[in-house]
Amino acid sequence: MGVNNGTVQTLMSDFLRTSGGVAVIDGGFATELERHGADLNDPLWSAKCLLTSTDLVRQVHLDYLEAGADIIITASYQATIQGFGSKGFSKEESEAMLKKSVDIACEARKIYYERCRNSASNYTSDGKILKNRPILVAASVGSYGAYLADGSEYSGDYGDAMDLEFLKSFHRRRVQVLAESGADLIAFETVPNKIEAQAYAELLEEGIKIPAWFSFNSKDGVNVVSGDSLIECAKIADSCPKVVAVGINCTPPRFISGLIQSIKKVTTKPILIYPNSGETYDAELKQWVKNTGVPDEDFVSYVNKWCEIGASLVGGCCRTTPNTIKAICRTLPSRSSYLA
Ligand code: MET
Ligand SMILES: [Zn+2]
Repeated sequence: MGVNNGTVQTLMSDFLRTSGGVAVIDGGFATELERHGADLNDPLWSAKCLLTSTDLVRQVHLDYLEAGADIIITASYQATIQGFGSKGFSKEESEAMLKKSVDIACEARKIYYERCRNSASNYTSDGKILKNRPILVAASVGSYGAYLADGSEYSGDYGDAMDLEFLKSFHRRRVQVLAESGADLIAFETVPNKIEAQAYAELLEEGIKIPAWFSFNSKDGVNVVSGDSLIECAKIADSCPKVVAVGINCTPPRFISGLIQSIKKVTTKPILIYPNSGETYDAELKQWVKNTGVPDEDFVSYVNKWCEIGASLVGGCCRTTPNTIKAICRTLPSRSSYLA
């Protein structure tokens, strides 16, 4: 693992201290697989590549490390035992696939460290960063809505009949397998509503041995996408001892400042931010469409402001690329000295 001697609760604060105060998360993962030609039009989305293109998955992790990311997020966002099951895989095979998503990210980290050792300088002539530094592997857990593959991770609407126990049993085994797989932490990403945050918080108390972050998404800059209060969602994360960072992902950049201000009101845990490019996802067309509202210029120009008001982990989500991550590293003053 990338950071030694830490306990579950101090993993993130230790990591941030050694990373110079602000750490960089990777960028869009599925986006990058697609840019390399992968066809993700499948209920498993990016996790389909765990079946068909493990070399590409490893390569994308490496590309993000070489762009300067300190935290890489596994390809398990839409990998579920239920989803693999509907493709005919047994429970054992499905669990092995979850474990494989973490193994591939750990392999990429190992290859990266070898490249750092063999490199005479921290920067290559073609702009890659090869600086030996602590790197965390975050095992991605996408929401139940992501498994449904109908865009409901952007509506957070699971219907009135949804209950907490259903969500806990949906995620339980997957979270257990990922927690035992060698990942440093679990990244609960794109959490669309309060009930799912509650389900995750309760699952973490069932003997899960690694820490986690909770990352919500918003489409109005005030609430999470379901309309539940972000403040209440962040409070759930705050009161869970295993949660080591709370924040926002896959949300247009223009909403981020306000959302950081809200989260700050209810937690002193590190705040993470990895917005999308500002386009919105059309679930029916299965494509991203440019937003017609307020333009989101290149969000890299906002990154220092977000850090000033309280973010300490920054990266990108859908439609961002290794170039976005490189640009984030260049714009953060603390990064230049850290990577020098
Ligand atoms: N880590 C995931 C990815 O970048 C998050 C997706 S959000 C819909 O593909
Ligand atoms: Zn995203």
